Amino acid sequence: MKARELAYRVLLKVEEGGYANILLDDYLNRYELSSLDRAFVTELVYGTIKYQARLDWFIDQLVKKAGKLETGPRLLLRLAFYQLNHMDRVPQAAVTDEAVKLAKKLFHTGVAGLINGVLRNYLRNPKKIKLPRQEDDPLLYLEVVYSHPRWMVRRWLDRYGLENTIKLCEFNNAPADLWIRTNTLRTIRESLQERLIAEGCEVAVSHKVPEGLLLKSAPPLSKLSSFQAGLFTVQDESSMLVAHMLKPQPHQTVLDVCAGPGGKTTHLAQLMEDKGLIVACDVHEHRLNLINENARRLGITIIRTQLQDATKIGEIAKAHYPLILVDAPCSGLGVIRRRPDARWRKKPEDIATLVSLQKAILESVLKVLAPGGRLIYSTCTIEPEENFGVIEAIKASHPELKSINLKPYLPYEPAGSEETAQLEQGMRQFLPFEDGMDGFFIAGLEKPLPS
Ligand SMILES: C[S@@+](CC[C@H](N)C(=O)[O-])C[C@H]1O[C@@H](n2cnc3c(N)ncnc32)[C@H](O)[C@@H]1O
Repeated sequence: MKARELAYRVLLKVEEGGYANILLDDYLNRYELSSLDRAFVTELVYGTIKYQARLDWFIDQLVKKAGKLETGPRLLLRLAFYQLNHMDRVPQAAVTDEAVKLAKKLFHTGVAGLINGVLRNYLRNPKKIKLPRQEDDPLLYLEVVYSHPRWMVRRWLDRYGLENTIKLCEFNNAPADLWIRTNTLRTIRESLQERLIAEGCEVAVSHKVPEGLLLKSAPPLSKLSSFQAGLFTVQDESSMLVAHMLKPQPHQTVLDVCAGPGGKTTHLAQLMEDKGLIVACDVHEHRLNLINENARRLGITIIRTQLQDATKIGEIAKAHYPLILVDAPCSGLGVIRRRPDARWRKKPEDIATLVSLQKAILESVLKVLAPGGRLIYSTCTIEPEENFGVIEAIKASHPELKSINLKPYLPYEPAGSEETAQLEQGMRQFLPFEDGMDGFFIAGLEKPLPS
């Protein structure tokens, strides 16, 4: 199958509800393509999904009765407009010819004629199509030009203003950085860096987390001998802060209630020098399997996985834990750049449902937090209801809880008084447009000893 048809078939499956990354991997593994074509298909799929609203703007201006356009022809047009507007290196004639050929193969000649007409009409005078202007309608401008759902940009516009919302959307549309965490049980960051450079990677060190390295370019990770030897794992820089905030010591016992696939669990194990015990729970068996796989590859032995709904743990667990991590299920609006289809999958009503779940998890887990124990709550979202809102509600229903001053746990010097103030109050919201990293939230609570 040729590259464009493969991209089209993946997009069709995504429209039917599939996950873009899983489908893309699956199709790329099934069909033999050159590395250039693999890269081309990947960019076509991710770019077309990401810029969907902007591409639809062009289609809706150019197609009469665009509302009646069926999914297949619309996808072919989205693919063509993505190449025309976002991929300079693809010649215009090739875009049109290939789209028409594919339409003939997949549909009847009427569709091929429509696609031919729309693309040629556009190419005669591309400037004819005007994008919405900031000054006329800021919301429509954000929605179309930066291709985000309206409800999402409305929230951000109200909260952060136009300039920061634009920065946030630009961050979401840019390629995601590839961060890795040194497996300090097997090596040190400097040695790993040297080895990665010898393996053909371009590497920079994190100034925020002592184990973090940024891979600016790299061969496929699974091919690297350093990966096979379990010398590192992939984890974003902001996620690497979480385990530091809990700061477990060797020989302690830690409960990690939403642990799959184990990014933070294995980091906790590293900080504990693989001594002690981590009880790692999740509601999904396959997520527990991923924790075990990751632990095996990294040579970690202290993790005990347990299939457990965190909202029920307070009723059944007998033990009390001195350290608990709740890396809660959340809307993920801080990590949109990592999943091109995520923005279209989320719905505004998801937030209230997630808030209820987050509160239920915390309520339950607090029952097994030992007196004097510390709990870290984290999410990869920037929505205040799921972050400050959840913590404030829990503190209101448990007035005995104290916020932890997080500043001493931060592995880098805070950037300024605003960051210091948040940390001292025990809640830190990382924002892409301020912190240059994925959106992330970390809060710390302590259950005092009985007086
Ligand atoms: C943000 S992810 C955790 C990521 C993980 N801590 C890491 O660093 O790799 C949230 C996890 O919570 C799990 N989850 C969702 N609802 C849950 C529940 N009621 N009880 C326990 N786990 C739950 C999901 O399956 C998912 O694996």
